[in-house]
Amino acid sequence: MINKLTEKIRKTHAPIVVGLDPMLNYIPKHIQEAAFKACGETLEGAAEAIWQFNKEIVDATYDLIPAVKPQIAMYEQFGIPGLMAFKRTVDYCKEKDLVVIGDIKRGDIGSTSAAYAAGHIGKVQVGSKEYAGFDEDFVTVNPYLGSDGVNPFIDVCKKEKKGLFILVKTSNPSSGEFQDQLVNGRPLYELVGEKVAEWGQECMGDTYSYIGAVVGATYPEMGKILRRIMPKAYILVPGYGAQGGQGKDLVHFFNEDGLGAIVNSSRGIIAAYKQEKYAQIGEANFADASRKAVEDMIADIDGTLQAAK
Ligand SMILES: O=C(O)c1cc(=O)[nH]c(=O)n1[C@@H]1O[C@H](COP(=O)(O)O)[C@@H](O)[C@H]1O
Repeated sequence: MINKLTEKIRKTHAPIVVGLDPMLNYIPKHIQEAAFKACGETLEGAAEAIWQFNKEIVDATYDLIPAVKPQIAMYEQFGIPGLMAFKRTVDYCKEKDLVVIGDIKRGDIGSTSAAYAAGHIGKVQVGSKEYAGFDEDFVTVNPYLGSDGVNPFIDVCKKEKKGLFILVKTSNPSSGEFQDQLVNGRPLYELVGEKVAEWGQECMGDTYSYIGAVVGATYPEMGKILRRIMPKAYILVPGYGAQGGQGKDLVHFFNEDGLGAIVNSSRGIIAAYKQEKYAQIGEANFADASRKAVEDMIADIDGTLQAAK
């Protein structure tokens, strides 16, 4: 799957991910009203609204982008109907030949991680049969429990040719509270980065490992150091747009081959119609605003990479 991701990034010239984080208050009124008319103001109605919203955004952007990242929390909050909308979104994006990064941020003791891995990127055995539950291409993993919490995910990746993005330095304001703590004089995120590089060595695709890392756009200096520590890891870079990250912050997340990083924007794309910049496109044409925001994001990142050459 890392080869497919790399190839699609090369083809689209767009090292970006559209984050499908559909909060109800981002969903235009006309979609909510139609969903509530069909299913009532219920969890089913909310799930129908997020599915219709996602579908229009995917239809408007899939030809420009290599990948999407549905964030499972935004679906889980609507219970079982929400999870069904998550699965429907995953399947639809795969039909559109997009690489799907399930943002699930899991990680537990070994046996529990094995179940998470089976459910999201692997297969589960039921009697004589095997089933893929959610079937994403990549998932995000929290490494806080150590190797035995991560290895079950790696084992499934090896078997299924799928991939991981492991949290190394997250984009949020409090990420330094634990991640920047010095251990033998070195910040914890560097040690986790070294571990990601080590895990990734035995999981190489053609040029990059299928064990990647998450490093926030909001910490560009740390991104520069981590890029050197994990030269073969793809870095998923959230924090662009709504959290303040800009193209100019991103150059050091990339390798000299122009690859090695994929930048996520969720609210900045899916709720673009709410921004002043795209307001004239109008709420009814929200998906056109998302397409324009994707084009602008690609131009911003490409401009930065060209200027750095
Ligand atoms: O793993 C992630 O994707 C992630 C890691 C991180 O450090 N920061 C971060 O914002 N994210 C996710 O990236 C998305 C960011 O959303 P926006 O801020 O709306 O672009 C959300 O789905 C977050 O859960």
